[in-house]
Amino acid sequence: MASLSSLCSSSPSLKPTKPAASLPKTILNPTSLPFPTRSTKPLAVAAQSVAREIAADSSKSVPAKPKKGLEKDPQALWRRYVDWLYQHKELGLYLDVSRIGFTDEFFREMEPRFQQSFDAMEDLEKGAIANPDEGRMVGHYWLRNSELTPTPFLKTQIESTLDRICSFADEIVSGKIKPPASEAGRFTQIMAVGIGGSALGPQFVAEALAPDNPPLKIRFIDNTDPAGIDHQIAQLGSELASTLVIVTSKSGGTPETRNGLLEVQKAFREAGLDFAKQGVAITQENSLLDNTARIEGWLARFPMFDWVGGRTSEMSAVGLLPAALQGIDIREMLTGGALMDEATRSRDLRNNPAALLALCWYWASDGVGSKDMVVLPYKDSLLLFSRYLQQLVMESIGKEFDLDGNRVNQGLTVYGNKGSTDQHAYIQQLRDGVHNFFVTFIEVLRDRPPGHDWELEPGVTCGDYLFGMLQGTRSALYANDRESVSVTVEEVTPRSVGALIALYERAVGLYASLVNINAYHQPGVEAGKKAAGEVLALQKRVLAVLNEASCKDPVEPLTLEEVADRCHAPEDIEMIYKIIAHMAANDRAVVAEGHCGSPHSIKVYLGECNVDALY
Ligand SMILES: O=P(O)(O)OC[C@H]1O[C@](O)(CO)[C@@H](O)[C@@H]1O
Repeated sequence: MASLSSLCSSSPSLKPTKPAASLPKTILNPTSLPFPTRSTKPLAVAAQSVAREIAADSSKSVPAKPKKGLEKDPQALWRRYVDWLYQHKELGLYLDVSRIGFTDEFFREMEPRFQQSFDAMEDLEKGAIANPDEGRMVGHYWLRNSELTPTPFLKTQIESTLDRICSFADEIVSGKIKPPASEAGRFTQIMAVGIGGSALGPQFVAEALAPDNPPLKIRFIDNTDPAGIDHQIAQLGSELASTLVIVTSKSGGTPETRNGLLEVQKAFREAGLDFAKQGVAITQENSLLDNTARIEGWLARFPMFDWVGGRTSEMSAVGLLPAALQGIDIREMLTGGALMDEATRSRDLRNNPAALLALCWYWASDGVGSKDMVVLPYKDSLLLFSRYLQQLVMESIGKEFDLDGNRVNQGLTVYGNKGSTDQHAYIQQLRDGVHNFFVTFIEVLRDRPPGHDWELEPGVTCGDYLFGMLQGTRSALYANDRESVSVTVEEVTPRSVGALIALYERAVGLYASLVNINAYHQPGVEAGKKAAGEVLALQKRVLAVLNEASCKDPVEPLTLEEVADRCHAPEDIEMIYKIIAHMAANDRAVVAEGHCGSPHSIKVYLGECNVDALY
């Protein structure tokens, strides 16, 4: 394979053997993706002070945060713990906010603002257009309780989709629906292709809940990294023949997902397998993916609803189908979500765990994201919870404008991995270093299934160590004025996982409403997608220019400046250099002569002329 250094060789002997005629014809349709424009007010002051200015408006005032240290007296702290402890008995879930230092005065001042957020949430659940930029309803709560839908049609859609998911999963697991060309006689593997909200929920749930030997094992293609895709496909080996491929994309046009699908289809072709008989699409009706699956006659298609966002889609077909295929009790997940939804509809702030979380986020990050949220689950199976929350929180809260069009640059940074592992990585900095975060501990009371525990030293189990590490870290951080929230569940079960997802979905919604932003769109991501499309469009122009010069007799090697001029893109010369370097590193028929350290000296041409492409 040619490397970047070979790009800069002065020897023409590096001429690639690949004929120019085989140059890629299309890479990605660079059509502009929708990027809603907004009316903006002049950027007169820095974002945070603007947020505070808005807050100075009496209806949205941000209570001043008193500059006093955290409570350290053990008796007073114990009283605070007991006073504020939230418990959901049926779910076996607890929320401890005592290690966040908000004052009674702050709580009183925030209370009326929460009442406004509860109003907005009630409207949302009744079917208001809660995503104004996209003109959409926001209905992920209905997935757990179809009685709440604003129309009987939506109720039927939810219920019939759930029934179809259950029966399809049963038929696959039982072998009633068989892969056409596998000796196994039934599907054994799932290859899930999707990205963002079309991958993170299923990944989190698989890691949290899949049994050790699930009926179908799941793996993911969640990127357009060719080596990563090759690795996933290679690991399937001959089991490709018994792999159910689930392609998930709400929009049905996400380039990374499309590429993953094309790569998997190629692997099927090469193995002599009929992809359509093993392919399942989860997408909006009439999307590009839906139409492809319908025309090609894929095994099954499941709907994604317009009113469910990608990052809140875990309890739609997106999450439920793969979960059911892995033998996870999806109705229990839905019950957990529904019970939590009920609890988080309470207008009593002290008894609403999502509101308490939003209150803590507001206090800890001054309502402007001034501190990051470090999520530390002390349970390996919850490893991906922080990654899941990263999208849920950051894609929802990280917004440039508020709902009134003011530039606010809101956000709440989320990162984390798991305890106690992270204690041997970055907790040193959390305890002693820059004070720019608060922690969310996730605690699981049950260490192991009953009957499996043993004492590895007198009176102490392995799980006791994990418990000790969590409690020790929480105390050590607090002693150094580092605040934390603790969420405790008794066990990691479909019910508790459903409840955790619902808890955070609601906390995000309430928090977004408090800071007056639209939690349900993602205009910033669209900007990146559009820019990527433009790079690939430029690459096609570069190839066309190089091809024309390479078809001359004699071949006309071009400087980067000449390529840029002929592409009518002199301002993009750096990008053109990167495009050429990338193609040269990938045996793409590009010959570049010159010196690596001085791009101006480089002359470029193609190894062979593609006459067809000239006309
Ligand atoms: O499901 P889709 O439409 O392929 O989108 C995948 C992800 O891409 C995003 O739109 C961001 O680009 C996420 O919000 C979404 O979850």
